[in-house]
Formats: sequence, structure tokens, C-alpha cells
Amino acid sequence: MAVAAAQKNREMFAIKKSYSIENGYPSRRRSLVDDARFETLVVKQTKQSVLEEARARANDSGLESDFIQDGVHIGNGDNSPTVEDGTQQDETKNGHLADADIGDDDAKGDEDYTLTEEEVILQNAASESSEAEQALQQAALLLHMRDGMGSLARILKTIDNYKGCVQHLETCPSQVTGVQFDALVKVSMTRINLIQLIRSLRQSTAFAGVNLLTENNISSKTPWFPRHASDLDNCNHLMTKYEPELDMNHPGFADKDYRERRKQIAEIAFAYKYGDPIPSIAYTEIENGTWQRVFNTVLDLMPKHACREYKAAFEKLQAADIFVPHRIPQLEDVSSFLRKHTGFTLRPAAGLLTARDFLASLAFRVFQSTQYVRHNNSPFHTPEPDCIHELLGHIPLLADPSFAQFSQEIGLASLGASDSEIEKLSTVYWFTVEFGLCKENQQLKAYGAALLSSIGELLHALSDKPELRPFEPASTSVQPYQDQEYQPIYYVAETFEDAKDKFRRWVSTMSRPFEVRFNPHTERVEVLDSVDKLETLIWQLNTEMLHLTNAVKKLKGSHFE
Ligand SMILES: C[C@H](O)[C@H](O)[C@H]1CNc2nc(N)[nH]c(=O)c2N1
Ligand SMILES: N[C@@H](Cc1ccc(O)cc1)C(=O)O
Ligand SMILES: [Fe+2]
Repeated sequence: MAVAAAQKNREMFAIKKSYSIENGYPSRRRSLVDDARFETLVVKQTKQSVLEEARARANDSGLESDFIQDGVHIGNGDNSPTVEDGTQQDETKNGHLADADIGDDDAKGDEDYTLTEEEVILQNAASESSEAEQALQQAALLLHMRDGMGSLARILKTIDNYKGCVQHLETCPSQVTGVQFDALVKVSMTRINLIQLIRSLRQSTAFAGVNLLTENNISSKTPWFPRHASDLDNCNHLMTKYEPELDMNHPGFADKDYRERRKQIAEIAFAYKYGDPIPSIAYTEIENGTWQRVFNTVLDLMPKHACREYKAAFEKLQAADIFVPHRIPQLEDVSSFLRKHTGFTLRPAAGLLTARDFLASLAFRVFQSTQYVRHNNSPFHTPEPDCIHELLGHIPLLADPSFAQFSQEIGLASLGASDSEIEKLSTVYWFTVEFGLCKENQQLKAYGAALLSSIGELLHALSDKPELRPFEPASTSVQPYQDQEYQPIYYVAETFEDAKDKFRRWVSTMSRPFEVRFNPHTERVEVLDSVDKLETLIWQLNTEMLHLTNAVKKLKGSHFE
């Protein structure tokens, strides 16, 4: 239930299509970092207005009675549960809590609750249907008790009145002035009763604050992030930029048929749900022709300019009959190929995703791939990712174990990261996964996907025009860039292993106060926030160590035979 509420939260606050047109996205020279910044702004504004709307609704006398009629009002004569408290004056003027003047019982219309975000989510979840209203909800409440432990009895009695079940109770001396103790109470009760319980407790002068906490230990300030691969159904927020409909510079802007085709293909991504096979597309002769031109050029340039790992995986894709010149590979076939090699899978994406959503998928070893094809007028460079870029650029390296792990680590680092950290991570992603160069026997090779899928840019990167700098996460992550033209700066990694090492050390300096781990068996991201979870993990690792030690012993033994 709690998880469902969190997802609801995401849906409520989600921006559907956020960029340029509707929201006045400002500049023409733009980068994904600018986009991330803009996204943050739009998300904040959307959230603010959703919250304000919900608060207004709650204060609206018509709707208010929905929640209040059953007796949040104290001593109002019906048989409803009440706080066992003589006083009904609310003296709480505590920030986002009840900064309302609640007068006497008759003053219904004057009540002005300022709901917290958690309460808005709860109310929203409850208001869906009568079953949703009656659904059991786990929740944690933090209460500031002015008058000491005596108030505990009152709390328990009130919870009991609302047919709640107390699962955990903990108190400690409070840091808040005027408050003697804080109590943390975990309860289970129906949503509707929980809403009423909170209101009821707030009306008591015994409490200087009643806070509904989110369902887990992570602070409610941490941005929502997917916990299971199926939560990625909520992670496909598009950036409306470089779309053929919207951008006059887009090669498909003037081509009506092309725009129609793009819409058709986008529908597949919009309808896609976790677990579905990725629908096949019957690519047209023109589309296959565009693929063939790019494919053949990559074949020509790859031996000299691509890194070793790319070439090795490319050959495997050819051997599996997935990479052939005359037809575009189907995402479903590519996805099963990757699954066998590194556990990566694909999801269809309708276009350029927001950095937060795109990176989050990587944490689950899921790569969000577009399925449409660039316009046949510009086969060798396009301003937006298309399936030729995903297939020829990204797929080979996602089949390489070391690179797959690097990609996943960027993804894991992004979960719950702050907006400015997302900006840095996507900049690192940009200069490594998209545009990275590396060394091989003193020679410069390309491993970045946007280089390997764009012959134009590949040759530019390896010419003497751009500036080359050594990859160093701390400085690379704050380097501004644009995504319209060829890059003026590229970063060179010694090796993947070296890049991964540096990246890991840099990530450990980020501000996130918790560690996460992906459990491949359940496809779940676990937050390592309890001794229990850590102990289970240590036990698993010990078992694995035992097997590895045995393997070493056996191998050593066999040498002496
Ligand atoms: C993380 C980063 O900003 C990166 O460039 C992302 C953004 N969104 C994307 N969205 C899609 N569909 N494909 C991509 O390759 C990317 N790249
Ligand atoms: N420029 C790349 C495609 C691309 C565009 C934008 C990106 O963010 C990434 C890749 C190509 O032509 O293949
Ligand atoms: Fe890409």
C-alpha cells in the first residue's frame, strides 16, 4: 500500500511533456544540463500547484465534509472517535503543520488546514474509491508532546478509537523548545481513519506538532526513485525538443509522412508496460536503407577507430545475425541478446528522456531505447537519439560486462540524487558513455555511442580540431556542453577499468545519505538502511566467498595431480 502511495505521488507530480512549447523553454543553444535545470523548475512548479490545489480542495467546505463528517470534530455529539482531551483550542502554529485557527466545534467552515505533502498523497490515494479509502495503510507518525509521557495514553487511546493497530512505539527527549518528548508511532489502519486520526491529534493542545512520515527511513526530501524494474513504467518523461513537429531545424520538420511515422512508433513506447515483449516494427525500405548506409560506414571505420571491446561485441552481434546490413534489428531480439551477455534489457522509449528517468533505468540494467529511425536526409549525424544511434552506438558496449557494470553504477548513483548531482552525473555520462575516447596502445579510440553512431562526429573527434582532456570525474562533471553541434572538447579515459575506478571514488563523495544495491534476483533496488539487511547481505557474500575459496582450492589441487 505504501509503495502504491509513493507511485501515486510520482504520477500526481509527474510532468507529462515538459519542454519548450507549453512551458516556454527558453534558449536555443541548449544542453541536457540546461534541460535538467529546467526540468527541476517545472517539476517544482507543477508540484507546488498540485499541492495548492489539494489544500484548497481540503479547505473547500463542500469537500471538507467528506473527510470531516465522521467526527474529526471533537465532542460534536455523534459517536465518532475523539481525542481524549478537554481542550479543543488549537494553539499550534507550527509551520506546515496546522497553522490554522481551529476554533470551537461549530467553526467547521473556518478551518484552514495546510496539508503536508504526505497527507496530500494519502488523501489522494484514499479518494480513488471506497475500497481505496478502506485500504489498510502502514504509516509512521512523529508527535511532539508538550506535557511529557502522560500524552502517550491519549495517543494510544485515540489510535484505538480509530481502530488502528500500533506496531511500534518509541520516545525520546525532544530538541524542540516547549516540547518535552517526541514520540514515533508506527500504525496500521484504514486510510480514511488515518487522515482523521491526524486531524484529531492536531486539534489537541497536548501536541506541538503531528507529522506523517513517509513509509521508509529515507527522508521525505529525497526525490522519489523507482525501487523495482516495473516502476520504470513511471519513468519515461519526455523532453520535447528536437522533435520533428516542433523544431524547424529538425531534418524531418517539413516531411509530413515522416512526422506521421514518428507518431505511430511513439505510440508503442507510450503503451509499453514492464514485462511486455517489445513489439516488432515493419521498417520501410527507406528506413532500412538509412540503416544500411550508416552500418556500412561503421563497418569501414570501426577496425581503425573503435575500441577493442566494441569490436568484439559487434562481431558477436553479427554472428547472432542481429547486425546485418539490409535490415534494422528488432529491439526484442537485441534485448534477449543483451540479457544473455550482461543481463541488460531494453525498453522502448518515445524520444529523449529526462536525465533523471534515463539514468534511473540504468540502475536496473535497463536501457531505454528509441525505436524510430533518423530522417533519410541526414544519415551521418542527427540532433536526437534514434534507433540507429542506440543500436550501433550503445548496444555493443552494453554487451561488454565491464562497461555494463559502469553504466549500471552511474544509474545507481543517480537514484535519490539531488538535482545538481543529476546534472553532474549526466555530464559525466555525456563525456563518457556518449562521447568518450580511450587509449589503446598509445592510440586514441572511440567508445562513446554518439561517436560510433555518427561518422561525421567520429572523424571530427579524431581530427586535430577538438581539445582533448584526461577524464577526471570532478572536473569533467562540471564542464558545460551543448548538444546541437559537434563537441569542441572530448575526455580521454586510460581504460574502462580506470574510468570506473575514478568514477566510483568520485561518487562516494556525493551527498546521498544512504547506499543502494541492486538485487538481480528480484530486480529490486534495496536501500541499505538497516542492520538486518546488511547482515543478510554479508551472509550471502560469505556463502559466495566459500564457493570461490573452494574453487581456488580445487584448481590448485588439480595442478598437483
Ligand atoms: C543522462 C543523459 O543526460 C543522457 O544524455 C540521456 C538523456 N536522455 C536520453 N533518452 C534517450 N531516449 N536516449 C538517450 O540516449 C538519452 N540520453
Ligand atoms: N548525434 C548522434 C545522435 C545523438 C543525438 C543526441 C544525443 O543526446 C545522443 C545521440 C548521431 O548522429 O548518431
Ligand atoms: Fe545515447
